[in-house]
Amino acid sequence: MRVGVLGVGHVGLVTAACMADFGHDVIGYDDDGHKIAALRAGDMPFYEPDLDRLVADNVSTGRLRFSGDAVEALSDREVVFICVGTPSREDGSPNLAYVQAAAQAVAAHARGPVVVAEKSTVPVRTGERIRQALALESQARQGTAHHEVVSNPEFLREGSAVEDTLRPDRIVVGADSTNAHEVMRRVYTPQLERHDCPYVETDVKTAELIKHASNAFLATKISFINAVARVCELTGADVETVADAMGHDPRIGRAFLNAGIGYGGSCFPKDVEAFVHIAAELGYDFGLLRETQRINREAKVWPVHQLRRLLWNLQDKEIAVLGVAFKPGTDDIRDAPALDVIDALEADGASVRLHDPVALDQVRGRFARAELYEDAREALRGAHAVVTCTEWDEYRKIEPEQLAELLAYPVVVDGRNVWDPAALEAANLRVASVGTPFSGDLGA
Ligand SMILES: NC(=O)c1ccc[n+]([C@@H]2O[C@H](COP(=O)([O-])OP(=O)(O)OC[C@H]3O[C@@H](n4cnc5c(N)ncnc54)[C@H](O)[C@@H]3O)[C@@H](O)[C@H]2O)c1
Ligand SMILES: O=c1ccn([C@@H]2O[C@H](COP(=O)(O)OP(=O)(O)O[C@H]3O[C@H](CO)[C@@H](O)[C@H](O)[C@H]3O)[C@@H](O)[C@H]2O)c(=O)[nH]1
Repeated sequence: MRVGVLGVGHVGLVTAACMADFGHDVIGYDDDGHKIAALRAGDMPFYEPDLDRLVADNVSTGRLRFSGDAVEALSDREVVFICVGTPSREDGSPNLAYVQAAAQAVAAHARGPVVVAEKSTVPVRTGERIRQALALESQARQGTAHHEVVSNPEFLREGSAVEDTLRPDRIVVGADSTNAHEVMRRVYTPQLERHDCPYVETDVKTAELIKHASNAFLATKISFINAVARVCELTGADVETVADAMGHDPRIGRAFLNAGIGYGGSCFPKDVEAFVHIAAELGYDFGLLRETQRINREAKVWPVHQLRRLLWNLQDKEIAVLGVAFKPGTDDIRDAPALDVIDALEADGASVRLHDPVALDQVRGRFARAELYEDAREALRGAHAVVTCTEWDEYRKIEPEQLAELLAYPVVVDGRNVWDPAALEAANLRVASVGTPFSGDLGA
């Protein structure tokens, strides 16, 4: 099938490469000329495991092309996936102007019948707006092409985006006509032949809601365990054992019960906020999600409270921060909890020594004083304390004895529970791990 992908960012580029891999003829279009030029030159605009190989393989077969020319990219496509950003506005509502612009571009350039699939995460009833935008633009241009709108939410995670897209847990397609469902079935048949998974067919609004409900539920699961972590710290219980034992119950499951310094990234913070917002607009106060957000804000200030407890004033203290990406496996720093931690440390007058294995380029020049280190051990050497903000595997390889040797003061604030607190204490370190009893002075 002839597939167009409008917006080749984290979702669009993976979608385009995977659709081509399933045998479709795919054009990825973006209005960011630099991105298109880079992709045509074989460069990846961001780090995502296995994506470079998948793109290169499919470009070499001719099934995948990139274009900055909307006419070339959109005129003859049977399906166009809208994969543009839907960032938060100041008031928390999602900015859907890029989605509208994308719909207008399709209406302006499509010469034949086209199914417009919203893959961007959007609030319920956005499909109706897309339909309206298509109709207005089409009428203004006296276009005759027939458009249908479907919702096809994306559930990939950064860091495992290729794997998640090639072998998803489920595919959700919301459409309001039999024809649109049939077209989407044809799109996904090659994929389902390779990897069978539940294929949920529903109406557009239900599909839109499935996405917001899924992200909000996962974010709530994280906030739940972070709240349990606070109680563990107050009682001397151990949150990881609590989570493991809870997770044995298949009704609960162990996934997304890792306590830490909160959820970040380009999705959960924005999507929870958008869901609260759309619910309120529709007349429902989603208080549960507002509490999820409050607990997440509290989780992000936890490291700085622990440093103040263990070091007293942070003015002129050298703090090694390990990890700035919002999670391991990506160089994405959008809404990363580490950014809040570093901003708070700098506001307290501390000097930050920052390491991340892949994301340092994303933060160059962003902070007032933070020094960037390519080598984690160099960041640790002579620091008054270390805070872990991303649980990169390489940090686990740093032995507690080596930590004790490198640090000027023996203070560890383990925001992602990278190390075993007992092993840290055995190396005479003073430790704050999330959801375990605190060691050090002024402990409780
Ligand atoms: N990042 C994820 O892990 C993820 C997962 C699932 C869903 N989503 C959702 O998918 C959407 C896209 O997210 P992303 O992370 O890929 O964003 P992104 O910022 O990485 O990519 C968006 C791309 O769209 C392009 N674009 C914007 N307006 C355009 C226009 N009018 N014409 C052509 N190109 C245009 C931008 O230049 C950019 O390259 C968001 O709604 C997000 O919530 C993201
Ligand atoms: O037990 C956990 C699991 C995750 N996190 C944090 O939660 C955030 C999000 O992690 P993750 O969900 O793995 O990353 P994303 O790539 O943002 O993926 C989420 O957001 C995407 C965009 O909507 C969805 O497609 C995915 O299904 C959904 O998992 C990160 O900051 C993690 O550190 C925790 O704190 N504890």
